[in-house]
Amino acid sequence: MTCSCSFWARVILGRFAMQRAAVLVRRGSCPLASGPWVRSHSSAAAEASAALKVRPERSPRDRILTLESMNPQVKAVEYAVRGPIVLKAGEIEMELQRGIKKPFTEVIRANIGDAHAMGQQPITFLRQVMALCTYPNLLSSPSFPEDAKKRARRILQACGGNSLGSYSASQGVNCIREDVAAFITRRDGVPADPDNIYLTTGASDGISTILKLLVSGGGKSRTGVMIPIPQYPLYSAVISELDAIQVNYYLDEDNCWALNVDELRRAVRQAKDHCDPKVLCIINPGNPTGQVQSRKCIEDVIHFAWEEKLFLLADEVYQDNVYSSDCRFHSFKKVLYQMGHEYSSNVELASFYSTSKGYMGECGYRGGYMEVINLHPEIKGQLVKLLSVRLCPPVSGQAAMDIVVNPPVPGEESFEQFIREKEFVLGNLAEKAKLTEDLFNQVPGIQCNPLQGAMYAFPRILIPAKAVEAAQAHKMAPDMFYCMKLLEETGICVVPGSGFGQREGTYHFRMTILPPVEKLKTVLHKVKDFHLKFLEKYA
Ligand SMILES: Cc1ncc(COP(=O)(O)O)c(C=O)c1O
Repeated sequence: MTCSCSFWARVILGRFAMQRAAVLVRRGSCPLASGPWVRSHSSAAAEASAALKVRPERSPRDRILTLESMNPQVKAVEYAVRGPIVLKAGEIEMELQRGIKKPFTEVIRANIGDAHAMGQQPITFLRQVMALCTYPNLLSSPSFPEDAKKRARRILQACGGNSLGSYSASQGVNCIREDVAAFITRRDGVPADPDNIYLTTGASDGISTILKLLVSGGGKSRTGVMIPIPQYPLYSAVISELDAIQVNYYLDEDNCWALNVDELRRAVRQAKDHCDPKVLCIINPGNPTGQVQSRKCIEDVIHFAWEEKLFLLADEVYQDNVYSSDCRFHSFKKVLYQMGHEYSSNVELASFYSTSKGYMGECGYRGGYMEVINLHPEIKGQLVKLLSVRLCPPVSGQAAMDIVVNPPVPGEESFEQFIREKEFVLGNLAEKAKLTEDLFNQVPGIQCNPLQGAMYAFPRILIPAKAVEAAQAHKMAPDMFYCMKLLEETGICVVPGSGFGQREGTYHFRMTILPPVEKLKTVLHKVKDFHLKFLEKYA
């Protein structure tokens, strides 16, 4: 058996594939061991290992990086939204592709808030500006509206070298930070300073960066980070990674998942026994719980943070996604300033927004920003230093963020189409939120709070005692067992409530409302049929 791993093979396969090929050559199973690549086995192996300086393969026992030796903080990280259930969904999809028969023909990924993956069409204006920024030769094309060209020219001029392909300042492109500040000023009626704006790689990056700055101390002085339960698992994951102390405060399911300040007081009081509670995270509108906080509640939370000297993190990525007519989004920044100087000059706040959610759903661009209030000037220096280690957030994501905060205005050529598309998406989501709530609440053993905002339903499900026993026998959490069965029997992929946290003895799952209306109806009916059969089976 012979194999030639020549220059061209190296080019085609790339370095890592070549390393793999060299290993296979040594084992005598190289996939290139036929056709034009054929030469002598030993010369190929020698050439491959000389070219790549491949070290002899270590036995697993000798490996430096093992589950035992790896960073325990990373090992402790869990992220349910892409956890075991999603891996299983991937396996099932492969099986379907191989023609293996199932009681369904496709896997419906209702596990993650990715609107475009569920078929949502991009906002035309956003993509026109992105196309122009990406390929500036199009600026001379008559197919693009003048307002899109104007935005693109401005963004490009602000980018070093007139190209999205160059690095930007670590804090983000100046004119985009100015546009973000102008957007916040318009939104809140309170001035925003571009110097307080940091463009980020999605909101996730901003949240983990600021937490990195906040966590310190050891033993009882270790930083406690207060998070809602149920929470978006980015928070628990970053807390694990940083070896901070997670301090749970429970949202009130019986009261539409409201945030109750007495519960914050209980949580902080108990936490003080074993850590130093320093940070309070709020998700508004809530993920996975879909509640929209009242202005009064935000005021109470700010007052609590001021009293307890807590740094506030306001995750406002769903600020455009409010569906109930009796709810309105209020930013923490706005309420903070409306509460007067004592608060606005003292409470430390970081708030987050993103291109990923809202009506645009552009999560692939990884655009986001964070606004900081009352951050110590020396800490701002530390923050820029930390950001500069990673150079800058993607410049294309920054450009996408710019278009979100600087959309067409009345009188501009693209305005009407933009508003039509935006309202279509948000109207459609509102319809689906109501549909989901109504349908779930018709099913015995399922109870769903109103979906006031965000993109998810988080219904409470009855899991009979016999099913809990069956789950234990499979070493699974009961709601994981339920969701696995749902996936295996219907192809619908949702995330167990245990991945977000829930009160002991209660069970939930999170499902997005993103599939198109007719598909969503099918999904909801399938969940209903599955649930009734499940109750019957384990009665
Ligand atoms: C509450 C919340 N915060 C932050 C994020 C992260 O979003 P991004 O894509 O902007 O990183 C998500 C994503 O689903 C989210 O639901």
